[in-house]
Amino acid sequence: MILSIEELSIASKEKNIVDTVSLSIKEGEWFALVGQSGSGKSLLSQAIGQMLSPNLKVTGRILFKDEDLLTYTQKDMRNIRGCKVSYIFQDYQGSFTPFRTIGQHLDEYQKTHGIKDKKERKQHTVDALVSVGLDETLSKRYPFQLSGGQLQRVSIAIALLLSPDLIIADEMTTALDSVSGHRILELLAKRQKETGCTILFITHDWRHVRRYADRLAIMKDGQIVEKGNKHRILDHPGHPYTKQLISAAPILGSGLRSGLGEVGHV
Ligand SMILES: Nc1ncnc2c1ncn2[C@@H]1O[C@H](COP(=O)(O)OP(=O)(O)OP(=O)(O)O)[C@@H](O)[C@H]1O
Repeated sequence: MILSIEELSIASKEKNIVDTVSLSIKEGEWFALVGQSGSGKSLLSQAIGQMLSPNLKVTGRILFKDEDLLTYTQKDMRNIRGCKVSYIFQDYQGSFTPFRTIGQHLDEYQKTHGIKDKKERKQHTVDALVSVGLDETLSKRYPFQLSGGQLQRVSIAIALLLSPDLIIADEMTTALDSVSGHRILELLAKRQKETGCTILFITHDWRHVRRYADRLAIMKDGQIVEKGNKHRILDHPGHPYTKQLISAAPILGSGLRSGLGEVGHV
């Protein structure tokens, strides 16, 4: 297992938001985390990178390659984030500084992670943009001069820049139209095949679960109610809440089984 979350709880002063959650993610798999809004999916993913607000208290263990990330200092975590574990967020606009070009973003990211040679950074920047299907000339543009789909491609390029082992994608296509979202996920799947990275994918969209996930977990009210292989869960959901979610997803509720061809994905 590349990541094992053991009895993780996240609490505010008022209440336990994530409640003794345990799950394991295998190296190289696409693991989906699905569930109700407010069930704690984003907080759980933020806990992995120690990115929670200071008002939240975390207990449990987050074993990444057998080391407990919760025991790491902020300095240790800065070396892990981006390098070994990287994030792609729904709010891609907020991930970019408006007055910096795309090239400067990629350059800065590499500098922060200790790549000193300017020529090497420039080459990495070109390679990274090309790897996500963008023309290298886009590096001279400012974020507002790119479409949402292009910016999310840049986010993928940045997330993969330092060859992380784990990518955490939190509702990364929500802000895109469905065609752009589909292209972005196809790109992520292609890059995963090429790099072998592991993906923790947070989504509300069962079409994406069906198309990309290997295994998944379903969260409700801060707890995991069911987890397992995609085909098992989609074809034979065990928990009433999973059944309810699946039957509410029109494309799955209509009786289409997990292994059959995609319909109306875009
Ligand atoms: N810093 C915080 N302090 C207190 N409560 C918080 C804090 N951050 C988030 N919450 C609450 O924790 C709960 C879980 O939030 P989280 O963002 O993890 O949900 P989610 O499952 O990702 O939802 P969605 O699918 O809508 O993004 C929510 O009720 C949210 O309001």
